[in-house]
Amino acid sequence: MLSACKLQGGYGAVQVLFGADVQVDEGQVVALVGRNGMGKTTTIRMLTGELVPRDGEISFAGQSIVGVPEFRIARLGIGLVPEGRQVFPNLTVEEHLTVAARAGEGGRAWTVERVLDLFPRLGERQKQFAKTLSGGEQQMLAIGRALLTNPRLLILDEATEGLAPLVRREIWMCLEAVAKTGLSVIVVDKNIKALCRIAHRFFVLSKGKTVWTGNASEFAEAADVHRQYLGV
Ligand SMILES: Nc1ncnc2c1ncn2[C@@H]1O[C@H](COP(=O)(O)OP(=O)(O)OP(=O)(O)O)[C@@H](O)[C@H]1O
Repeated sequence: MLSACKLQGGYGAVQVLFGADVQVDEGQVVALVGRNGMGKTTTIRMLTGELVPRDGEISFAGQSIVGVPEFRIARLGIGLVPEGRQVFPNLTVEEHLTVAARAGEGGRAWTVERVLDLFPRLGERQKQFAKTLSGGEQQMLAIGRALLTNPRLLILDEATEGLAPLVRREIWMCLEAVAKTGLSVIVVDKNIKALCRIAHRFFVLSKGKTVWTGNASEFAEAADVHRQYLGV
């Protein structure tokens, strides 16, 4: 459903990507991994239209999306949970969710009610401003907001970064539940163990290039890949 091939580009004169590839099939969970600064977020920015690649191709749901504006790509069905959450401090939980809710390409499978079932803590805090939520709750809100756009593909960039271990576990359990609904997902994270539980396929980035790809069991056994490209 999404295929990005040989992406090149970066920020102005600074080239960051030198041949990044990612492919996601319908209903598949794909993990994009690599050390800090290897170009994971930059790749995501190209998939969502925030950055336009200098070279390479991205097709989504049968059409090229290179050069398509960000809001149109969102409408086509790519939902993003950005790095750093980026919730609006002075909007309440309820406001975030009702503003985001729309029937996407995949129909209205995700409703506010269903998101609150997934994250009961948000239900208890509906009238609170986002700035008063804990980091974990803000992350839940960012995920809930993205789900409510009813995307065909959900992209999560470092969804568990900077969270306490217990909250992290809670978020991973919710992501597992979301993955089981058959939604296509790209997840960027450093927690290899947790990724191995939910991802079907892995793409490893090093210095802006995809250097390895394989399914979850191949990845779990590729100790040399872990050592060389992930430092674990
Ligand atoms: N807005 C920007 N302007 C210029 N350079 C940038 C910008 N954002 C990122 N970079 C640079 O691009 C390179 C890749 O960054 P990117 O955020 O894509 O890496 P990453 O793999 O997501 O890393 P991390 O795990 O640390 O988030 C880094 O060298 C970074 O400094």
